Amino acid sequence: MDSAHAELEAEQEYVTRAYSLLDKGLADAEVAIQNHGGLDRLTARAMKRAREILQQSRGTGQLVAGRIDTSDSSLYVGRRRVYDENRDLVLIGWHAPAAIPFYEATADDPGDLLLKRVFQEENGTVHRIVDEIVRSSAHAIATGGSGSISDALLQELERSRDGAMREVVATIQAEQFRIIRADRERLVVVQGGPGTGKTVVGLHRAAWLAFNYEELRNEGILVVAPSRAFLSYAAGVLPSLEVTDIDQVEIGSLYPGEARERAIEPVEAARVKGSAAMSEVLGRALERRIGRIEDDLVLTLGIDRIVVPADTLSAIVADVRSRSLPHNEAREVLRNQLAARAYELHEASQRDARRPVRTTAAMIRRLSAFTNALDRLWPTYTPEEFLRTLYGTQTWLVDAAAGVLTVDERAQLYRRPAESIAAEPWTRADIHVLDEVSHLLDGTIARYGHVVVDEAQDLSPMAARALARRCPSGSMTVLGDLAQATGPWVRDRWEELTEHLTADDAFVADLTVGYRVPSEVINLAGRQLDLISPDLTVPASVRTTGVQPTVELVERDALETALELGTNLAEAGRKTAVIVADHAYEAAAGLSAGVAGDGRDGDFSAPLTLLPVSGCKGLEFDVVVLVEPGEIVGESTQGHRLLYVAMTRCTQQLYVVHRDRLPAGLAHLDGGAPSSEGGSVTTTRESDELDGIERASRVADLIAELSEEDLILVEALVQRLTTTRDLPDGESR
Ligand SMILES: Nc1ncnc2c1ncn2[C@@H]1O[C@H](COP(=O)(O)OP(=O)(O)OP(=O)(O)O)[C@@H](O)[C@H]1O
Repeated sequence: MDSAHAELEAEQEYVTRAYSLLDKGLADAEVAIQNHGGLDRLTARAMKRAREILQQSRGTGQLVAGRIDTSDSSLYVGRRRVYDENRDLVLIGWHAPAAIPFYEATADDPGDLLLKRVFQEENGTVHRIVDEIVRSSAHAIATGGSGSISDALLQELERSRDGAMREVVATIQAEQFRIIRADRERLVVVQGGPGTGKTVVGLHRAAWLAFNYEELRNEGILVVAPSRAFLSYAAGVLPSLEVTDIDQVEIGSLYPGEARERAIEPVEAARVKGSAAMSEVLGRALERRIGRIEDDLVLTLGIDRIVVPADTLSAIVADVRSRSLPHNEAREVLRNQLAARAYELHEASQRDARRPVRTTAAMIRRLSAFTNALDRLWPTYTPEEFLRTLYGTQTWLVDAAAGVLTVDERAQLYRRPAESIAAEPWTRADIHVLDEVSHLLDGTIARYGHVVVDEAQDLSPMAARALARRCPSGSMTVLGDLAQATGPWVRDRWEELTEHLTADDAFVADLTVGYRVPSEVINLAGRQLDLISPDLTVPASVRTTGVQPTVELVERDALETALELGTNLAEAGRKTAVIVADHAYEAAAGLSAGVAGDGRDGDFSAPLTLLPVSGCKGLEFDVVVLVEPGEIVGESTQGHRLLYVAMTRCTQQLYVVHRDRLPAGLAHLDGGAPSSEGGSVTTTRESDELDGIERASRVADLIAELSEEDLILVEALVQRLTTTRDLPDGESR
């Protein structure tokens, strides 16, 4: 306990009372639910759900965030509302308008606040109190209160990670809070470097919107995560904020059909499938399959025949087409119109021939000749059948892609129609294509009033379209970092993505302060950023640890050393991840079975987790042990971006273990001589200011990256510069 604060005991009492009122309120509500007699099935289900919500909303961690005093009120702000026996508020929710000053007032601009007090409390025990704004000096002297925002925040950031993201209601920063409650009508892009709190902002914004806008609650809010692992890491935050009815889904599971991502494909194919042009190809492909009329439609009824002439068929099809309905709905309209017309023709001809009418429109619809004709005119497909057939039918593909894709692009889609095509696993890009096909066919889809999407820098235009379909209002929160794009889609500007999400202008908000990564590590990672995009700068870290990243050169297998190191760190109580190149993952998983959790599945319960580099985005650990960064850089065209992401996952310390040469950006640390024990440790000497030697080593890094052709160019350039320098004074070039 922080005995320095004179009011700690009184505040502890207040917090204890808030907890017991909350527990009593929840217990009463549960009894009321249990005693609710005579339930039909629907009500019983609703009651069960209500009970689940109640149980989750107790939450763990911190309930009381702090307190704000003005001259005429004193309000306690909490993760959720708590009432006393008289229904008076003991805690206001952090999302209430009255709580805004708690987040936006500062010591320099306190507004009406006389006191802003932040608590560090866990499960009912107040560990520390920080008075960030104290305007009555008498009060300050009486309480001994002093401190700054960073005190409360820094303490929170120092906390050891446990593999799950937590709410940060007590320490949300003003720049974050302004985004959390930004205009809900617009599409808001939150751009920020690693660890600047984008996920935190996105999740708290979802909760804030749900609390403050009933219509959004009714329309629904959807949070989209980039992977299963990420989903399981962040999924607990919203329930602990008292919102349990926001849908959270991994982007690959948006597609409502059965297909799931099971394979990875070459970047070239993913780029074609993910491009906006693909939607045009699909629309045209479907269009080409309908309304093919070769002949009159002839239906036989015993001795009578019904003939629907080809031009009548064309007129009906043209009418149905003009209604722009989803494919399957249009087929139903066609089916009814066609049967009705066939019946009219039958009735007229029977009347003329003075013969009895032998059928009805309903009976005509059931004739197999009618159904066969309908299938030719307007075929039915499942999305999977449609896409497999399209990929496997050269002529159809050529027709649909003409003028939209180049021949090479089209070739990326074509699969030889061998038997195996039916068994070929779907890729992530296929899943988004299937979603579009499903929409073209059915047009039914779950829609939401607001969508929050994380790690959005990696979205393809087709994935963006899948999200836009689910959010017709365009009210979205898009979180990401252009520098962390590691897939087929790398962009310089957010507009290149947002144009597929909304027709309106997007608002781009920047987060510039880094909360996760200590300055020692972010400075080293900054060398990767220089290689990715020299125009971007790393976030300004709020923390230094005094511990430089450690690079260990080993003679034996780097993975074995890394696992040993990881195990020791984990045993010492530090949540640790060992990150390896993707291609090395399977072998590493075999070696680490029983020692480390499989991070791909979102299993972060073990103290040590093994992760492939492509699966670590968005996650964080106390310590990261990076294995063979050269392999990470070498296995992908986005290697430096992947390395940048991997290097920025730790809150405390970064280790690099390698036997092979270090890649650019780390090559200046490639000097450690291996010892007979298997390794020696080279500690980096990063400083904010690059001295001359370091700058020279960066040039060396860049030269190491050059291809032979580029080298020749550079040599020519250098030669030219030296000769130019030798020119006699006054002589022009
Ligand atoms: N206001 C805050 N108070 C306490 N902790 C915070 C705050 N903002 C961010 N953090 C912490 O900083 C860490 C990084 O936050 P977050 O994961 O949201 O960053 P990010 O920008 O999404 O990172 P990345 O680019 O790696 O996905 C998390 O542990 C988060 O809880």
